Amino acid sequence: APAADSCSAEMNRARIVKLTASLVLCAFAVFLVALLIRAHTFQPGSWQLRDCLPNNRTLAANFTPEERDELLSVFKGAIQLPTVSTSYSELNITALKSFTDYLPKAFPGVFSSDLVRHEIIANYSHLFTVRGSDPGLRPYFLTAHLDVVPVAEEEWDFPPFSGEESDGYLYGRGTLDDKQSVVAILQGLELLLRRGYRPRRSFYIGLGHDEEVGGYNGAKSIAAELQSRGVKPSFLLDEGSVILDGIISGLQKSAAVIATSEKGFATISLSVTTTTGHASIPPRETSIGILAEAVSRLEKNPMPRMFGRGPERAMIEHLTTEMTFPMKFIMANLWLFSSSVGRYMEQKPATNSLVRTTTTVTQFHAGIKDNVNPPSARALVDVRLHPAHTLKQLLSQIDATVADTRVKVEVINFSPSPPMSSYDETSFGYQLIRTTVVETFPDVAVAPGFCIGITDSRHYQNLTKELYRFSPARLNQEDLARIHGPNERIAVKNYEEIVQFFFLLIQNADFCFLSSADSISLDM
Ligand SMILES: N[C@@H](Cc1ccccc1)C(=O)O
Ligand SMILES: CCCCCC(=O)O
Ligand SMILES: [Zn+2]
Ligand SMILES: [Zn+2]
Repeated sequence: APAADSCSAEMNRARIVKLTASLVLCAFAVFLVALLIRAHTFQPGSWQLRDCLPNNRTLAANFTPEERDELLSVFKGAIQLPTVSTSYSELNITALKSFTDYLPKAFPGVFSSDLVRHEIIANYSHLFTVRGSDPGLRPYFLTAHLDVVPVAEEEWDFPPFSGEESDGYLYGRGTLDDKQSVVAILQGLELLLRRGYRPRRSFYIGLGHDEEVGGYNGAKSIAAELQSRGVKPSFLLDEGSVILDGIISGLQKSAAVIATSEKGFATISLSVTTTTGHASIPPRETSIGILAEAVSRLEKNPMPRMFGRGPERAMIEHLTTEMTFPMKFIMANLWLFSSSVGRYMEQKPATNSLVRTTTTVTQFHAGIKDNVNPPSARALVDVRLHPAHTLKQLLSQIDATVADTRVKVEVINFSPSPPMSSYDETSFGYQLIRTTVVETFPDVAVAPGFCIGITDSRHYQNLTKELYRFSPARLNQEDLARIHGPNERIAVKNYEEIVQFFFLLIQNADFCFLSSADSISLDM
């Protein structure tokens, strides 16, 4: 009997295990089907339901062959002026002055129009006020910067300020960052005025001369000037994001990412002070050795992944509908997969910058002589904070990673990530830019996102909260390294498209309305 009892108990146990296993499998299958249905039916929020409706605009962006030659040579002329910013106090003043002299020659229609007022701000920046015929429409603000970063000439295939053309590309420092915007904005206006077009909505054009060293004289002065005049633009469009070709895996189209925010920025100093002495009697550890180890720990221990906690979530949600499986399945279920997506994206430097705060040790100064023990060592760390990462969290993370009280940690400067701008159906600026992107580039998907670089737009937060960072330059993975790097270049065709973009944007701003089932409302 006991044997029979134990046998039936065994059978019961086996039956329970089998039942549990099939229940778990069943639940898992249902769960999987639910994920698949969500992926298949996933629609981002209602923000895409309404469109800007351009109406009775008369001018299509068709330029004559002569105009296309002209706009290219005007752009080349701007590239050939080496407006390099090296540091706050090291600017190429000669080139900045030449740039000022160049503008009226390049854009005679703009400078002779009675609709346009040109002012020089902070010696080398420029502010254009374009008066619209309908003062009831709120103005907007287009901005860009005319300065560029230095070059390592030996790394270039063509001289970086030559404006050489090769294989349909124009090579030069500033072709992507950011002279393409500076020249295309003015060129778009020039071609409109030449056709007798009169803008209805006033707008401002601000061209900063020191963005690459913080914009503390250029953009900051333009912002102060506009604020003193009580100017409240409905939105601002600056550089900062682009059209990404093939960079986001699983995406069937190129993605025009309109950045509604940008990372925060900090310069952190790490320093160690010891004493000098004869190098023949070295201490066990010098200030250089102590700091080098701390820096190495910082490099080997990246900041925590924060993917999905900032504006990048909206970007992915907007792009999910354009993705192929399995990416579509994963991105439509970020609530479940965000940490694995973060692990996937951190593999490439460009997408890693979207996932976390990045720290780059950019300078290391130490030692006074080859036979003297180094009295101090100092490293500067360029930090780009993820929008969801606070300075307080960053500093405690750095302290924990450096983990050496001999290393002094100081914040040299800090600029927080600006609040996210709107991108829903009530967002005039976003919808205007999105509509113009789709008109100029019918093949691209559009999404909000954030800029991994820091832009002049942060100086204009007192004028408007609606700050958008986007230039319609088409970049693939390889092109990202050209920004601030060697062989910066833009396809001639793409530059023409950027002129078309601004040519259309100015008109759309005049004739574009936010529509909804119930009413047409004029953006005031
Ligand atoms: N815009 C440049 C230069 C810059 C850095 C930091 C602050 C302001 C400007 C960058 O993002 O690197
Ligand atoms: C294209 C991104 C630009 C970021 C700001 C700058 O480097 O000018
Ligand atoms: Zn720039
Ligand atoms: Zn730059």
